[in-house]
Amino acid sequence: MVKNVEDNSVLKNEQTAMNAITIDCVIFGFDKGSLEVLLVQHGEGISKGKWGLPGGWIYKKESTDNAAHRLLNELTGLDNIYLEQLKAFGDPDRFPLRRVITIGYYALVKREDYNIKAGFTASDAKWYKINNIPDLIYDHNEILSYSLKHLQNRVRQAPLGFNLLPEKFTLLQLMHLYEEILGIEMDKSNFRRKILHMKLLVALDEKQQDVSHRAAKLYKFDPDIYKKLTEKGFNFEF
Ligand SMILES: O=P(O)(O)OC[C@H]1O[C@@H](O)[C@H](O)[C@@H]1O
Repeated sequence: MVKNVEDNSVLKNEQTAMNAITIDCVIFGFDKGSLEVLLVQHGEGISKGKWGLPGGWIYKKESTDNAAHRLLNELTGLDNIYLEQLKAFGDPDRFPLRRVITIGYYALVKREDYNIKAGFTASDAKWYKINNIPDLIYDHNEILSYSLKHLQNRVRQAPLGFNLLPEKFTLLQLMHLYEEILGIEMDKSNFRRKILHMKLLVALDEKQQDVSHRAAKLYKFDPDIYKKLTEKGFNFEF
C-alpha cells in the first residue's frame, strides 16, 4: 500500500517536471552575406498565429539533446545539425500559464545546405534577417539576443563560422562574414593584416571569376591549422 502511494507520487512529480521544462532552438543561418535566424509560426495553442523560436515539450523517455533535435526536425525539417546547449532561461513569468523553464540550444548553419519545411505544430517556418526580427512569443526575443551575444563572443575565441563560406573565398568575403556576425564595420587593411598574420589561410594561385570589378585573390583554410586553433582556442581581436 505504502509502495503504491510512493509510486503514484513519483509518477505525479515526474509528470509535473515534464510540463515544466521545454526546449527552444536558435538556428543562425548565413546566406549571401546576411545573418538570419529560423523562426516558426505557431499553428495551435495559446500563441497561435505568432512567431517564435522552434521549440516545445520534451517527451518522458527522451533526453534534452534528443528532444532538441526532434523538435527542430518536426517543426522545420532541419536534420543532422550540430546543436550546442546554450543555457536555461528560467524567469518565473516567462510563460503565461505556469512556471516553465526552457533550455536553449543554438547552431550556425549554411542556409543553402538545408530545406525548410514547416510541420508538427508549426503552420510556417522561415528565415528572418537578424535586423528584421518580429515581436516573438514569450521571452523568445531575449533568448535570441542572448544567443547572438554568445555567438559574437564565440567567433572571437574559435575559428568558427568559416564553414559558412564557399571552399575558396576572398578576404573581403571573410571580412563581411565577421562584420555581419559582430554587427560592426571593419577596416579592410587592418583585417587583412591580422588574418594573414594568423597563418590560418592558404593563398591560392587563383582569382575570382565572372565578377564585374577587379578579380580578387582566392584563399582557403589550412585544415591542420584550423584544427589546432579550434582545439587551442584563439583570440581574434579586430
Ligand atoms: O508551444 P507552446 O506550448 O506555446 O510553448 C510552450 C513552451 O515551449 C517553448 O517553445 C516555449 O518557450 C515555452 O516554454
